[in-house]
Parts: sequence; C-alpha cells; structure tokens
Amino acid sequence: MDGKSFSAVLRGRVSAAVGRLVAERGVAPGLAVVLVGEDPASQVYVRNKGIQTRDAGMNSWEHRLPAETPQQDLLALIGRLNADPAVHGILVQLPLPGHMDAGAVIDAIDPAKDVDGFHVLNVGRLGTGQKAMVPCTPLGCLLLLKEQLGDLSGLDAVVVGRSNIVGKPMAQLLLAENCTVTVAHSRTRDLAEHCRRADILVAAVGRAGMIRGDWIKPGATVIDVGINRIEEEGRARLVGDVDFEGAVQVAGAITPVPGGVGPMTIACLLANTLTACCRAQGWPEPDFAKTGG
Ligand SMILES: Nc1nc2c(c(=O)[nH]1)N[C@@H](CN(C=O)c1ccc(C(=O)N[C@@H](CCC(=O)O)C(=O)O)cc1)CN2
Repeated sequence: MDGKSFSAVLRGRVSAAVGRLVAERGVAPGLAVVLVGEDPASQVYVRNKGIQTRDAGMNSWEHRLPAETPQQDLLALIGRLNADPAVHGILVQLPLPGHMDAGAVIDAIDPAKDVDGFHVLNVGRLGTGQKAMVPCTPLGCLLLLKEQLGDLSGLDAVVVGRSNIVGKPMAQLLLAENCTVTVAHSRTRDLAEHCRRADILVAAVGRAGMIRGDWIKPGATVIDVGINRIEEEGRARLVGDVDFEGAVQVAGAITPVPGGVGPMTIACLLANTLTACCRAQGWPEPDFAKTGG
C-alpha cells in the first residue's frame, strides 16, 4: 500500500477544499506548531508540517522554544494560541523534554483546536463514538485500510502496541468500523499466535522487524507504523516493526517503511486542521476525515 501516493491524493483533496473556503468564505484554516528543544527527527517533522500546511493554502505558524523552557512559558504560549481566532489547530510536537508533563501540556490545548486528538476530552469522545478530533497516525492507517479493503465489518484486527498516540486510538477506530479487535503488547503471551489470526494486523511497537513473516495470516492486510532507525554496514536506514521481506511473501497487502503510514500522518494533520476550522465556524466539514458523531 503506497502511503506516499495516497497521502498526495488526500493533500490534494484538502487543498481543493481550502481553496473553496478561501474563495467562498474568505477564511483560510490556520495551524500553529510548537517545537520545544532540538530533537533532530522532530525538527524535520515540524519543518515538513509547515511546508505542507502552506502548500495546502493554509496559514502556518512555527514556535520554536529552547529545550530548557519552563513549562509555565509553554502553557502561556498555548493560552495565547487558544485565544487567537486565526489559529484553528494547535500541535505540540512530541516528545517534550523530560522536565515537562506532556499530559498537562496537551490538556491545556483547547480541545476544539487539538488537531492531534490527544486531549483527554477527544480521547473520551472517540471512545464513546462522539464527534472527536482523531489522532493523525491512526486516522491515516484507517484511511489506508478503507482504501484497500472497503468495508471492514466483521474482520479480525490485531493491534500490536498500546500507546495513547497510536495503539489505543487505532483500536477504537477499528471497533467503530465493526472489527473484532485484540490489543496485544510486549507482555502478551503467544503474540505470534494472536497475529496469525488477524485479517488486519497493525504493528506499532517501535521494535525493528519484530513481527516475522510466519506470524502473518496468508492474505492479511498489514499496516506497519514503526519508524526505527538502524545502522547496517555503517549506513543508517529506516525500517518498520514488521520484517518486510518475510511479510510481503504472505500478506495480501502491506505498507512499506518509509513511504507507508508516515506520510499519511501529516496529510491527516492537514485534514484535521481543515475540520477544526469548519467546526469552529459551524460550516459543513469534509467527509474524508469525518469520524464519530
Ligand atoms: N504531536 C505529535 N508528535 C508526534 C507525532 C504526532 O502525530 N503528533 N507523530 C510522530 C512524528 N511524526 C509527526 O509528528 C511523523 C513521523 C513520521 C513521518 C514520516 O513522514 N515519515 C517518513 C520517513 C521520514 C524520515 O525519513 O524520517 C515515512 O515513514 O515515510 C511524518 C510525521 C511523533 N511525534
């Protein structure tokens, strides 16, 4: 499954919808991204978010704070962004430096502007089938799955990983699509056996190549969320949580790393920002990113 191509299609749909908003209503959605510290991967992701936001015709603001910024200063910035009507989406890039309480920072964001869908109110809304902001990576996985399989009703789905960012919201989204969902993790007994029962296997554990080809049911659809940097023969490269060479022989479809789920994350961020803007104004929202409610 080619996430790079599909994310370009999704970004094209977002750009077209933004163009219509600007032409017909004179409003451009706006996204503020906050980066604290100098984590090299985060700097790349934040730069790409800014570029893709502007390319989609939206307003983009980047706030870069030093690693030693007191949490109070970050909370004060979030307060100003919450109060700014031109800002429809706010994203604080994770991970945060160790002295900060990520939960408290996320919950300081206005839930209506929480385009990451990490605020406890959005988590609760997603879990209870209400209109929510949905975390970008699992939303990207779901869009890929629906593009590949259509109706997911009744399928056995196994999510390996129970993080708040991917595993748990992924399980909620699959439940809402009427899948039978198992959430497995590092302490699951007979993990391979659980995986072998999956029509849909989502790997989000952060361990390079942990899911082997012989753990996969023939014909299954495999979504690899892992982005692991490994050194091989003195060269760094990115690999997923699934042993791609083994899995591709057995799976019906599989996402590569890179070029699978990763690009969908930023495309879904743009979709969420557009959704947040439409909801803030009481305008009809685009259905490509609609979930719940
Ligand atoms: N506030 C958030 N922080 C983080 C999130 C998030 O959704 N919200 N997710 C990740 C990082 N991330 C976006 O922020 C992200 C990760 C990967 C990609 C991507 O396009 N990956 C490429 C490879 C890129 C590379 O070469 O490094 C791919 O898989 O093809 C985009 C966004 C953690 N933090």
